[in-house]
Amino acid sequence: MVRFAGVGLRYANAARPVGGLAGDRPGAGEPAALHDVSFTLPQGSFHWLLGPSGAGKSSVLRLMQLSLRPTSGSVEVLGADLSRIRRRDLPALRRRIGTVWQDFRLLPHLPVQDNVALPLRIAGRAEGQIRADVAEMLRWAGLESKAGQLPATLSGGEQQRAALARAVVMRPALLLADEPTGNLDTVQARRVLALLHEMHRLGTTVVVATHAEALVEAYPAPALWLERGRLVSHG
Ligand SMILES: Nc1ncnc2c1ncn2[C@@H]1O[C@H](COP(=O)(O)OP(=O)(O)OP(=O)(O)O)[C@@H](O)[C@H]1O
Repeated sequence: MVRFAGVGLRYANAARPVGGLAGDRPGAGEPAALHDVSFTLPQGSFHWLLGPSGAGKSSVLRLMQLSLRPTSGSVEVLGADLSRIRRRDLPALRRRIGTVWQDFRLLPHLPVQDNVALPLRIAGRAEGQIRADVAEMLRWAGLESKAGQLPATLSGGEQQRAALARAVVMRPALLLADEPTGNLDTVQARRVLALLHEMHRLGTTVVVATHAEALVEAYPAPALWLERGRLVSHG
């Protein structure tokens, strides 16, 4: 479950990450990126996050991803209130959140299989388990034949599916996607969307920020619509 209550965000202040040092001053004079945003996303729901460029979609996702703190109001993610969470509890909470971005963000020097394995290695899983989980994720993403290749040798759609496999290999409860199909053609975009939907069907809470109206029409789901940092419709 994700709950925003009266959330405001000013970047000069919010540049202080969650778990950062206390005592930073609010960014007086900085225009607010979000104003009084309130909504609740039930566990297991799928939501589009829509709105024009600069409306605040990425900012909402960064708050959900625990990369930023709100300047005002409260953000609750998977049962944890960001203003109360202890720094030492953050890594465990972050492991329950998967994210994909428009630009994939795969590590270029690692083969696909090692990119997908990365969250498992960071979490200290046994190598035998890592091999099994990575093989399963690569099958799921249709990338078995690309396991040993470097990201640069994959198509954009394949790279995004590898990024998605990496994002879900820890079985996150919350999956966030920031314009995940922005660099893909229609066929590849639909393939990525189908995988996001499958995660939703498996019980993951999914939030997808996009400008791709055709995809939104193809996959009708509730939407959060932002304009100039305000939530103008939810439903
Ligand atoms: N790191 C930052 N520092 C200062 N201001 C920022 C930063 N990131 C975003 N902003 C500002 O916050 C506002 C919301 O930006 P955000 O990136 O959340 O919008 P968006 O809806 O995701 O836009 P787009 O669709 O173009 O990605 C904008 O006015 C933007 O200029």
